[in-house]
Amino acid sequence: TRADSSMYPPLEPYTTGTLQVSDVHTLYYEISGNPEGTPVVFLHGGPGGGCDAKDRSFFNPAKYKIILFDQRGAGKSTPSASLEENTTWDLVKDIEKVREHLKIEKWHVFGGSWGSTLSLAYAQSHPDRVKSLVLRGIFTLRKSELRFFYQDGASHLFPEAWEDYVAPIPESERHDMVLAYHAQLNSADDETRLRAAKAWTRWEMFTSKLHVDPAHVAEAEKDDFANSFARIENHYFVNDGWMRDGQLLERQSIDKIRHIPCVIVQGRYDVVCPATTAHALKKAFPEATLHIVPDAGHSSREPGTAKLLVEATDRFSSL
Ligand SMILES: CNCC(=O)c1nnc(C(C)(C)C)o1
Repeated sequence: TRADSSMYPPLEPYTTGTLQVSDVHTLYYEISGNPEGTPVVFLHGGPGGGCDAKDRSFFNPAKYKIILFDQRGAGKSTPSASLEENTTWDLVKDIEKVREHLKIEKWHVFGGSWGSTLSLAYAQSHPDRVKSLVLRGIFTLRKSELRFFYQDGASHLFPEAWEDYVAPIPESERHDMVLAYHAQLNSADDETRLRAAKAWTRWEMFTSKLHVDPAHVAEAEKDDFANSFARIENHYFVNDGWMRDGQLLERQSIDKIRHIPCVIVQGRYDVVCPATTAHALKKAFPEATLHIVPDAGHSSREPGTAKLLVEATDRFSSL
């Protein structure tokens, strides 16, 4: 089966807009589906990944008012790839600004990968504003998670792609890949920055699906996408997301959201955000429903993953 077979048909927004959220940043947002429907906000991954038109199709357009927005520096939000005033907690505040701007009292929250990180950070900060949580490919930005994907873990499963990922980095700096990439992604030299951005992004795109998807990998060749995705991801990682290690999984954090209906969908063979973090989230948050998809990697578009995500949003649409 294809992911598309369980997702809703392609959909165009009925309105789009921009919202200035700081002296520096203006966010792009769009709304699709039913203007009178139950509102849901989609939080994209990366960070820095931006929204994709297909992301609208996880929701029944007859039931949901579907809100997508590009986080600071991502997608159509401006200035592109800007790291200024760009932190987890700025984004949590932005979600509230978008909610207030759209005159929404309470909404469903849907996020995968970094979008699951941000969904947890937002729900723990504003639990009274969250109707439900649908989370995929759980990422909480712990040092162990970053180490596995960017230093020593996924490298053992994708040795050929790993060679391309380390290629731009001098041998003497390869003991700390995230830091070494930070130097190149913030180089004064455009060529150095772009070469590093594409190598960083290729690594993630090549490893995101159980079966390597050339179209997905080709995304890394788009200069603007690679630049935003790599620079913003790396910026968040060198700063540990401005969180204590494991903060989103702490008892005091999880207790704020245990009353919220929550479905977690995790690929068994997700090498970007391995299942160990989804398992830790389920142990801390036993009321949540956890699905481990036996034949899926990281991507939301893996057939088994897309099917369970749509089943979850269908179920929550009546809340
Ligand atoms: C550690 N970052 C994983 C993540 O959030 C992510 N992986 N792919 C994406 C996009 C689908 C947005 C490209 O986001």
